[in-house]
Amino acid sequence: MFKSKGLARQHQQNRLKKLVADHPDKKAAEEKQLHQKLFASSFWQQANHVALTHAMAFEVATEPIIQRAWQEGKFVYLAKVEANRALSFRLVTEKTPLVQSGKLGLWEPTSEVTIAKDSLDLVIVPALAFDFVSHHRLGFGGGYYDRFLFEYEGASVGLVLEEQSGLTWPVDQHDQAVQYLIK
Ligand SMILES: Nc1nc2c(c(=O)[nH]1)N(C=O)[C@@H](CNc1ccc(C(=O)N[C@@H](CCC(=O)O)C(=O)O)cc1)CN2
Ligand SMILES: Nc1ncnc2c1ncn2[C@@H]1O[C@H](COP(=O)(O)OP(=O)(O)OP(=O)(O)O)[C@@H](O)[C@H]1O
Repeated sequence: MFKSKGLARQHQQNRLKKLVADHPDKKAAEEKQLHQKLFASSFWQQANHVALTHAMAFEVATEPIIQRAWQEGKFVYLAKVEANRALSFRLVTEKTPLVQSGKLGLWEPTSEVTIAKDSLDLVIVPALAFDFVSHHRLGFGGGYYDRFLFEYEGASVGLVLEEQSGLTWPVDQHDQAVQYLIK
């Protein structure tokens, strides 16, 4: 059990960055399996409007998910950080340019078309770690997904690398659980 979320975050960032640097093939193989399980799930097959992030190198890759969604004729929305620590999800097509922004250098969509929370069918939620018992997630500390998932009624899923499981940290009252975890 980590004493604070901050310590757990630091530990996980180092662990995931080490995985990309030292064992990129292991990460890629795990990701491939996670993607296949996602594509086989009923909540993926039933989803028409899918929200996700453009992943950083040490996160679970989302590019193959985006490509697959387009192939299957789904609508894809990518996260953009807004004022007051809110998130919006903006429609992206093959033609939508992404721009790098913020301290973390996240790639975000330039499109102006946003989707309302209640119109999304599936949200693929990023995290540094997930807890398989409670389905809680450890994020980067912005609380973006806690705010978004509060009163969100569609499906939500986390894709969990071996290196993103097995730890525990203090849970706060505002922490929102993810509906499905794929490992
Ligand atoms: N790829 C990806 N995109 C994502 C997320 C994610 O986890 N992964 N998010 C998941 O929520 C949202 C962005 N979350 C963020 C969380 C914190 C900070 C941030 O700037 N935090 C510190 C500085 C970072 C640091 O050095 O520790 C700050 O506020 O000063 C920015 C974005 C939306 N997009
Ligand atoms: N619903 C909410 N309303 C207001 N503030 C919130 C809400 N949810 C979280 N916060 C605030 O956001 C901050 C970060 O929360 P937390 O550490 O749980 O982030 P996280 O889930 O790890 O990050 P992220 O979702 O951005 O990846 C906390 O200071 C918390 O008080």
